Amino acid sequence: MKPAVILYKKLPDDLYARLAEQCDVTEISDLSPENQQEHAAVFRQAEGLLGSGGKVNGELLAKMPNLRVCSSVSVGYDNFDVDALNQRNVVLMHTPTVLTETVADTMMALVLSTARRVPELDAWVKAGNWQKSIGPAQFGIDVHHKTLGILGMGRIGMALAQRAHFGFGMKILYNARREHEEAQSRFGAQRCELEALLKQSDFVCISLPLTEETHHLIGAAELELMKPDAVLINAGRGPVVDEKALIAALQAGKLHAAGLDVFEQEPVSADSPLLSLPNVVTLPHIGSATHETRYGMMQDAVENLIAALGGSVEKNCVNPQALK
Ligand SMILES: NC(=O)C1=CN([C@@H]2O[C@H](COP(=O)(O)OP(=O)(O)OC[C@H]3O[C@@H](n4cnc5c(N)ncnc54)[C@H](OP(=O)(O)O)[C@@H]3O)[C@@H](O)[C@H]2O)C=CC1
Ligand SMILES: O=CC(=O)O
Repeated sequence: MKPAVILYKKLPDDLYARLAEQCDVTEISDLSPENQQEHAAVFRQAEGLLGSGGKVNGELLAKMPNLRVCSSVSVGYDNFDVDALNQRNVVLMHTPTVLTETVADTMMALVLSTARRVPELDAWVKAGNWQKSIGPAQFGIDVHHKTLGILGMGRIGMALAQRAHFGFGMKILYNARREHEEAQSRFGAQRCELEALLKQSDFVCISLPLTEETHHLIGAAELELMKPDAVLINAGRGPVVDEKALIAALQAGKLHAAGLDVFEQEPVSADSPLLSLPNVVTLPHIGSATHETRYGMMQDAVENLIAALGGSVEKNCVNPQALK
């Protein structure tokens, strides 16, 4: 008998067919309490869960006594209670690697668009304001040969460093819990304490996971340490930055700009002051959102689920020790 699986993300037809070949699939729109109630019998039976977004915690696990594998269409897994999964011997699969280069491209796009004020000046031209040669009021700041500080020198941090170092001649600083020798040998990257990185960097780029340690890692005191013409880029998770403190710093003119792909609350509220600050570039959490990469993530998630249900967790598993 095929294992029962709940799918809470729309898949392309070919990937759905691949999943259905191996599993007995029930498709739902999301993990909302309404869906949990309406499909309670399916939740009770399911051995696998595949999708993205929504909280997977002890409360949900209690409704899924047969669950063995969660497969997330994301690399970040802060929405999963990994301790609860471990206690229940449920393995968690995710999609690192396939999205790394695309997310680094997004971060570089935020670096360039904040520094050179691309969205702001695009809107200015389209509003008919370009009547004569532009002056200092429309100038930006250079990117090339500046200092880029990376918080979280993992897969995405490394791919960003590669672009910044080889493409833009930038000096690379990073803060991480351990030494990354490859970053030193390939990009001459220097590991430094958070305080030193914030004081020295022209661009501070966050590619950190959200954990208890990284929650509000960047608050008022940290923003105060940054150079007055520095730029903060966050493509890790919104709550790594204290958004109220960031808004206050931007409103007080303490930073050149901010580029944000992630927010404390997503979707960001329409009345957030961040949306009316001209020097803030906002994106709707699109780090990995290209056709090619999103397809690759879904394909990996399907294969990860099939492999893990079959007992194989060599690749892309967050907690292989949970496998009984
Ligand atoms: N905006 C978007 O669409 C996307 C966002 N993301 C986010 O990016 C994150 C990173 O992804 P990825 O690079 O693949 O993950 P990795 O695990 O490869 O990298 C994360 C890095 O952060 C370091 N780190 C963790 N905690 C701390 C800490 N307290 N202080 C300093 N460094 C720390 C890690 O360990 P160490 O310190 O040992 O080096 C590691 O080097 C994801 O978890 C996700 O939240 C990912 C994809 C898309
Ligand atoms: O935010 C996206 C992810 O893959 O994590």
